[in-house]
Amino acid sequence: MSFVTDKTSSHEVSGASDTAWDHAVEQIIHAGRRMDRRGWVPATAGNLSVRLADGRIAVTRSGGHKGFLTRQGVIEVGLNGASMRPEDRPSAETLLHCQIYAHFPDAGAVLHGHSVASTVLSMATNEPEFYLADYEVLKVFEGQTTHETQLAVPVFPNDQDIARLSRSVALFLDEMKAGYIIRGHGVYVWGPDMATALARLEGLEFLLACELEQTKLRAVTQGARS
Ligand SMILES: CSC[C@@H](O)[C@@H](O)C(=O)COP(=O)(O)O
Ligand SMILES: [Zn+2]
Repeated sequence: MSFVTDKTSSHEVSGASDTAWDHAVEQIIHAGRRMDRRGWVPATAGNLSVRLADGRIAVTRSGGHKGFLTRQGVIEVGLNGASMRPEDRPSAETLLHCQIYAHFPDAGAVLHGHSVASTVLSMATNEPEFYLADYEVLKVFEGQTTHETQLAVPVFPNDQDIARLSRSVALFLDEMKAGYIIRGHGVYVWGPDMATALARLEGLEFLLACELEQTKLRAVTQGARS
């Protein structure tokens, strides 16, 4: 398996200059590197997308390493998740990106990563939600003005049938303030633009890492008492 794709992009074939597309691709490449540095896209995990002002959707090609993306690693899909060129294989989870764009007219970027914290914590519980309370960083999420609050992050069972998974997610999209978790898999976060989506992803991952540390601390404390 090669981590770096050598495919040609449709935007290169046309030869026409497309500044908006180039900017979207740059943002995705930059965000992929950042997620890789944080350890959130191991191996070929994760996918990233941007919706341009003209409605086009740029998403990562399936199977490459998201920390080593090139221009050719980003391709265009329609709102139905289908690639504009039959030979281009978009992310296997493109439908999850497109459902966010379809549901939230102001969504401009979607990020998906596989962190250790989201994977381990979601596998340690069968609850359908994960609660984050009293953290200052909660204010990174839309509408949050104080640490004196509690945010529910839905946890969905993992499913290789992405259309079926998207139907489960659809029922809860309106209530989501901080994105969602797929059990044993990872997180989905979005925002009006890439900078906001990245900030929300970093906020959620920070909080999940705190929760993981607290779980370990409780285990050590309980072990010392018994
Ligand atoms: C390392 S396998 C991960 C995949 O199954 C999937 O969950 C994922 O996040 C990446 O899939 P991709 O099709 O490259 O977007
Ligand atoms: Zn994934």
